[in-house]
Amino acid sequence: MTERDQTGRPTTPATTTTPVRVALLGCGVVGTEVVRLLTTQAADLAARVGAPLELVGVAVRDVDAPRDPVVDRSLLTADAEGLVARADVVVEVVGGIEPARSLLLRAVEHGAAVVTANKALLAEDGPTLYAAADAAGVDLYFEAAVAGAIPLVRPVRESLTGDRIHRVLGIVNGTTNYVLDRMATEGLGLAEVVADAQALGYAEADPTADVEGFDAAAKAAILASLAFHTRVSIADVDRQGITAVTADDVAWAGRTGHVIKLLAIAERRTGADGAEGVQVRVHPSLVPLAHPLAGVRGAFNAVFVEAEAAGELMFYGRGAGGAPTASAVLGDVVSAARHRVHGGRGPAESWYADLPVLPADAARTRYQVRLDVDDRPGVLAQVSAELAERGVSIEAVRQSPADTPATDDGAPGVARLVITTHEAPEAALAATVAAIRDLASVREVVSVLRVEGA
Ligand SMILES: NC(=O)C1=CN([C@@H]2O[C@H](COP(=O)(O)OP(=O)(O)OC[C@H]3O[C@@H](n4cnc5c(N)ncnc54)[C@H](O)[C@@H]3O)[C@@H](O)[C@H]2O)C=CC1
Ligand SMILES: N[C@@H](CC=O)C(=O)O
Ligand code: NA
Repeated sequence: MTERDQTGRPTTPATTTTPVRVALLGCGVVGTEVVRLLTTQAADLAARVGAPLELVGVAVRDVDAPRDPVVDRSLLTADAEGLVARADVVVEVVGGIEPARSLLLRAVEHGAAVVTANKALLAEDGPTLYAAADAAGVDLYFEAAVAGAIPLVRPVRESLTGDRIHRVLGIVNGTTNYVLDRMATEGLGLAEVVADAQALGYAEADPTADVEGFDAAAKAAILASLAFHTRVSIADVDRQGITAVTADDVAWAGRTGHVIKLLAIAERRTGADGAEGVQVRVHPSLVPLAHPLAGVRGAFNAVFVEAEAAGELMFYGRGAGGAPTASAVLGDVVSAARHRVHGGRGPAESWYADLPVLPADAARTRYQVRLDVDDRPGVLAQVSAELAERGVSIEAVRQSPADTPATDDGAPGVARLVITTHEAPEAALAATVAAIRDLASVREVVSVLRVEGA
């Protein structure tokens, strides 16, 4: 007969009573939720691993700081270096480059498997961590580093490794999605909404990493490395954040049937020399309202992966927040701990394809250009001529009624033109915008946004 615990759930005895020792580095938003899951799910985790998971210490900066009661204060230590030397699995949720990198390297030197949520570190210096883990024969897992709770690293790294990925495209930063969503639905300004994202535990310690697109760029670099078996670092990513997105941009997006999303895109492209390469970019984009990405609200993330045989796959879920991120961390902890108990190893770094990383102007996409022009005959023809000269084809033009009327002394009024192009090379579009800006009849190029997902 199946044995049950006091809650009535079946109990599966662990295959060994020797615990797998887990050390936690950092006990902030994510770390606290990792402790909660380790504590509340202990019996299930032991059954899944085949041995109990014992939290042997929690390294913090300030042992006297107030903490959630779920954290056993007797486990707190300021000696992170000492802690990693007495663990089988080290979980790093401190963030930043140092001391996280040194601590993880020290952990693998001691033969511990490592689990990290630190996308900034992986995108800056992942190969050093991979090499150290490989030399020590230990696991390096990082599901939480990309798109929070959503299983995405594992599918790209393992499930799709028999296929050929062409493109990865999606929303990978919860904070900016939350901010853009509230700007669109409540007409709020960026700064006040960022403060709310911080309070909800979505933002990075320095939210500049979110709003300037560094966090999304780090995740894009990690995804590109995995998808294309090529080393891509954050420095390779063409990055633009959301700080230049105005309330006017958000309102116009709605008027033209779009919503603005910060997208990360990593794709195979043909370079100027005709050889295949990888292009990775992060930027605010206009997404048609009918597209599934337009319906991704709040701090949720969604990522499309396009692969040769699998076709299009969509991954959706909570991309930020303590508990969702802890879910991804614990999945990795169980995998690493299982290997401790039963043997085996997770995947190592794979960069055999070593594709060239192409510059930003290798990208091709559609654009929406908004400009204020003199409201008189012939201006649209002048603007169209500049586009045509550089091979940028127009998909649609919309002219709003002049909101600054002509004056009695003969000065023309101002009209707003909204031009949507067909797919065009980035370099051609940039040259066209520069030329349009120089036209005497053009008062201002108000905004240039890429259109994705049409
Ligand atoms: N919050 C989120 O939604 C997500 C966070 N992440 C990543 O998880 C990591 C942690 O993020 P959060 O928990 O949100 O940050 P947090 O700022 O809330 O927590 C980090 C903790 O580490 C502590 N710390 C700093 N230096 C330390 C040191 N030398 N030794 C020990 N502790 C130290 C800090 O005092 C703080 O309590 C970061 O790498 C972040 O990018 C990943 C996915 C989602
Ligand atoms: N700051 C990040 C946290 C998760 O990675 C985000 O907002 O997505
Ligand atoms: Na994830």
